[in-house]
Amino acid sequence: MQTLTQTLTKQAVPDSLSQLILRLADCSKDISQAVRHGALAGVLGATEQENVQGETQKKLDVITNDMLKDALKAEGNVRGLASEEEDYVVEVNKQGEFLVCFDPLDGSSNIDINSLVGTIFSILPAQDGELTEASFLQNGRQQLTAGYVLYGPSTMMALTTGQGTQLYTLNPDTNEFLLTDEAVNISKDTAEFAINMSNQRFWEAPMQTYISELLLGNIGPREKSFNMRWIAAMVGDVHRVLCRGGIFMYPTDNKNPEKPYKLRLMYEANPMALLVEQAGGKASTGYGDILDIAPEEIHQRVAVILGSANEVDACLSYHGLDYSNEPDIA
Ligand SMILES: O=P(O)(O)OC[C@H]1O[C@](O)(COP(=O)(O)O)[C@@H](O)[C@@H]1O
Ligand SMILES: [Mg+2]
Ligand SMILES: [Mg+2]
Repeated sequence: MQTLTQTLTKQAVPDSLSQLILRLADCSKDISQAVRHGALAGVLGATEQENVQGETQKKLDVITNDMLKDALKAEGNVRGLASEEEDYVVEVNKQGEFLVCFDPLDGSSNIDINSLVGTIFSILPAQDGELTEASFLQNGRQQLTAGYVLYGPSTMMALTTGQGTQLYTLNPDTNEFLLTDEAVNISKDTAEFAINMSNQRFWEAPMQTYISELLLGNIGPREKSFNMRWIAAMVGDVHRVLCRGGIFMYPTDNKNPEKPYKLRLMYEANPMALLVEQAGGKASTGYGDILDIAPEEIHQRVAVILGSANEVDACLSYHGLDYSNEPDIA
């Protein structure tokens, strides 16, 4: 089986970018070890701190954030980084060619129940001049690389450098990522959806109608029965979509009018959208492609509807084709 290094060479990924990807991969191996030790290492539970988004940080959120920061500082070619767990963007190296955005530990509510968590990352080109938040505000199509590492029964990495989406599995005997799916292909159709149903009453009308028709199954207008899954870690739900198709949604809701969206654009939605598009799927907010959003701030949140192309289209058909209807509730 091909190693990650061999695949990047085969794809003719420039050396500097390959080095950075390999550095992130190495760091994820250390994170995998930290996660695996769980209660033995005293890393479960919450800290007394909140991040800039008002969320209580888990100990592992902080530990994994520090591990990634240290790895990227050691890399030498990173201009700056932005993380879910950092209030502001962090300058790393004035000569660096790349910007890295990451969610060091996605699904942190799963940590204490020994369930799926992962790391999500996105690499953007650095601009000349001073590093500011604006340096990062590039749309998702500018991403040079996007990926995640899933710390599950096996540790797996999904990666795209714009040449399809590949899956790698960490060989625990050699500590090497080996290519286990060289061209992920998300099935166009699916009978599986993922959404947090407890938010149903807070959704907009198109999503209410779409989901209620899925729930009617073969006796409803879709004339097909659907299954439902919810891992409560985007990284786990998107991984399932890459492996066997499906539609994953975290739509707009009015549960908390000040926070109509949950998922973060720069280090959750954008990297996942690129992985999904590169695997033949679609990724939308309901009113336009996620990858076309012009970001306004580093911790911006967006609605997410992604996965099997025909099912995403079916969902979008309930939203109407007139994108000017987009709700002004940001
Ligand atoms: O609490 P809910 O509604 O199940 O939300 C789950 C969602 O929140 C997230 O866990 C947010 O990520 P973090 O754990 O990095 O904050 C997503 O991964 C997941 O899809
Ligand atoms: Mg997350
Ligand atoms: Mg997180």
